[in-house]
Amino acid sequence: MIVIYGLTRTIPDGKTILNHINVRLEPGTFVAVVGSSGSGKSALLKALALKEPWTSGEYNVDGKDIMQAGFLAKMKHRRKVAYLEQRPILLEKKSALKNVLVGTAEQNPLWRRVTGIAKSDDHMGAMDMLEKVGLMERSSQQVEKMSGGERQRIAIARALVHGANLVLADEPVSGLDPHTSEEMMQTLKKLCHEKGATIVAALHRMELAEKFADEIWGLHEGQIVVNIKGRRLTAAEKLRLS
Ligand SMILES: Nc1ncnc2c1ncn2[C@@H]1O[C@H](COP(=O)(O)OP(=O)(O)OP(=O)(O)O)[C@@H](O)[C@H]1O
Repeated sequence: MIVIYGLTRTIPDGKTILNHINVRLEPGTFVAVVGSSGSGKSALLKALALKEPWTSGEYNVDGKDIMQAGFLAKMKHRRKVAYLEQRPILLEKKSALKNVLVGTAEQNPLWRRVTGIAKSDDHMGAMDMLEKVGLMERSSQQVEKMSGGERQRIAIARALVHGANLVLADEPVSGLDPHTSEEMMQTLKKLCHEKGATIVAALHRMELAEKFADEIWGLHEGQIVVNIKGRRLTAAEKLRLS
């Protein structure tokens, strides 16, 4: 369980782009972050991924504030967190499977690499994840021939195979047609509920958040002004967030 308290980020020109954010991230939850352009969605995701500095705040992981912890504890947490850009960087000439597997061998102990046991385990794990994201049949396809949505799903599968249990996805449906967007949202929801991953996705389209997410955080000028679970947004809330 991750509990964030008082997350604030002030940039050098003095503007506060994240203002006293308090949120709780339960395992297996799919959270949608909505808000108008410039409200701070990407800034929040990057702060949660520890990719950008915090001015103040507590970041509690299972009861320990990792902002106060040493470098190693931060590194350990970072390994379990994946931040996915809108256009993930993939190895264009390689297959979907190779892209999911990239770097996994180095994570295994030497004896497993030498005996080849790790290789077959990794292979099965990667295929299992490609099935979860609906790409098993396309595992041998070169990624340069794949669509934006498929590329996003490969990046998500790769993050989860590498042990991420918190995935921060910045606009995972940007540039996708309505049907593919719904498929992507369905995939994210399934990964949370079946694999126990926690996914936080920044979304422009509020109706997708309402249809698929377990929780919706609404941002306005760097503050969480809406935090709801198990219900749709009211007309007044939508107005405030648009
Ligand atoms: N590293 C930075 N340095 C300076 N200003 C920043 C930085 N990151 C974000 N900002 C500013 O913080 C505000 C929030 O930006 P952010 O990109 O998080 O918004 P957003 O809600 O993701 O917008 P969009 O939906 O358009 O992607 C904006 O005013 C932006 O200009």
